[in-house]
Amino acid sequence: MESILGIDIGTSSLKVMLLDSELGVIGVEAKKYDVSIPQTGYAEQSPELWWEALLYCLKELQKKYLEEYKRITAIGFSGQMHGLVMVDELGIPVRPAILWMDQRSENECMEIQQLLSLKVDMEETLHNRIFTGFAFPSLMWIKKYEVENYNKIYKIMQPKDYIRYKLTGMIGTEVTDASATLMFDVGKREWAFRVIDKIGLPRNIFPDCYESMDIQGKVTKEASIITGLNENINIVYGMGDQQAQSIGNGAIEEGLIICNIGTGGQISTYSETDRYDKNLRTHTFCHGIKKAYTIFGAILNGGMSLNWLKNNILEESNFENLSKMAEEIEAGSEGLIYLPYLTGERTPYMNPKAKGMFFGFRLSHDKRHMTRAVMEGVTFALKNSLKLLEGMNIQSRKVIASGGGASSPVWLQMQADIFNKEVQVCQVIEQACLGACIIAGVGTGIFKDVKTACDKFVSYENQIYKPNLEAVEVYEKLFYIFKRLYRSTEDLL
Ligand SMILES: Nc1ncnc2c1ncn2[C@@H]1O[C@H](COP(=O)(O)OP(=O)(O)O)[C@@H](O)[C@H]1O
Ligand SMILES: O=C(CO)[C@@H](O)[C@H](O)COP(=O)(O)O
Repeated sequence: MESILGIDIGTSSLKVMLLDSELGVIGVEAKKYDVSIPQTGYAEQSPELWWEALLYCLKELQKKYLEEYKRITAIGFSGQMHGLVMVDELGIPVRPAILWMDQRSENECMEIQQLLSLKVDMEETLHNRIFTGFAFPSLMWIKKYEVENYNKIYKIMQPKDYIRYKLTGMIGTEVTDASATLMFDVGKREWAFRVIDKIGLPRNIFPDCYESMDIQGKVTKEASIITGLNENINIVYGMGDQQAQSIGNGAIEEGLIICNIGTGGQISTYSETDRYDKNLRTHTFCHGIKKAYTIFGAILNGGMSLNWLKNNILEESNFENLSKMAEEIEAGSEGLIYLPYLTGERTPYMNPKAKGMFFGFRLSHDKRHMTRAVMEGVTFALKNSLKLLEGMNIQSRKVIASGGGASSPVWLQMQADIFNKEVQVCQVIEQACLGACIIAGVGTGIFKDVKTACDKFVSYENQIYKPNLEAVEVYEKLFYIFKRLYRSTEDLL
């Protein structure tokens, strides 16, 4: 009997799962943290915050499950994507990490796009549009505005790579997160040095890049003393949170669509063919399963919209109250529509200037309508992504809902009604952590392959949320208005 640890460095919290390789989940610990907003449009987190959160979770797991903790033989990772961590020669972060939701690099995005060719560089090599919050433009911003910090950079990396480095003492990255920096050749699975040279970034700050299920190393003596983890534990590179949660949701075949509502929100699928939206409104990145890809549309304020409503507007104490309020109102929120573009939007508009909006207030509306409208607006925004994926001939047989948003039954029914698809959820709630455990187990040979591990650990709740035809009709009409609202106000942004 051996145990595996799966670590997910989320945007709102860090979560750690302890999994028994035969029996399944033993326990999960989580530690919340904040996104720091030093000024409007900026979003940062100190890498030390993630490390402290990890130490807290490990301590709790060790306290509760000492025997199983001692049996850990492998560790895997999942992490928030696109962010930029920069360390100096001593491995110390030169400044807080710039996160995926950061919008400071709008000008740098335009400058990069002017230097790159649309066809060869962006379409054929990167497969993605240059957008704020991705490591590439964030790095160009640092180069321009924080020269002192820029000159200190020894290596750049992604959030989970930093935490893995703290455990192994070794710097390195892997294909899923590297492809999400926008400086990576997605088809060739290697750094896009031709593009990097064109922009004038030094090649030596890019860490060596490996496959996601390769073993990087073992726990250092120093990390072992601090964490109580055995020095012999094998540490596997891991994946970005989209790819990890797709494994934890069992979505390793085409036809299954994942609707993840975390801090952001994504509609994603696994693909064995290298496809990308010709207008670059969606993302195509490497999957950690060799030769596969993940294709998805991403919205910037999924769960964050509800969080904003809860904290800044309604001053409610918990999400369960919000779900109760939403349940009291009929589908369509009596005509109230919410656009969730609080920090701009990626799919489908790729517009950092997009703004949030409520439309259609009447005297009869109250906070319950606002709550329901926020959940509906987030789901409409995700439907835009679903439509784009379908337009790329991607099958969408069934939707698997995941992330914090999937813990709300009223939101799950809304997904079924707005997408007009059956929706199911997994029995294991922390799918990205489970994905991280599976990656570690496959990488170290505990499991034969990803499919075998998914067959063993991924199962769905019996309840299937089926589309309610009346609600489907209401939502079809509102979805049309939802899209018109952005288009009609675009020139005012
Ligand atoms: N009980 C709930 N009902 C509705 N939404 C919820 C509930 N619990 C969490 N959420 C949503 O999930 C979000 C957090 O999701 P999570 O997957 O934990 O985020 P991340 O991985 O980005 O840290 C919250 O911002 C909130 O919108
Ligand atoms: O931005 C993306 C994908 O493009 C996410 O993968 C982020 O990593 C955030 O995920 P959540 O924390 O919102 O789940």
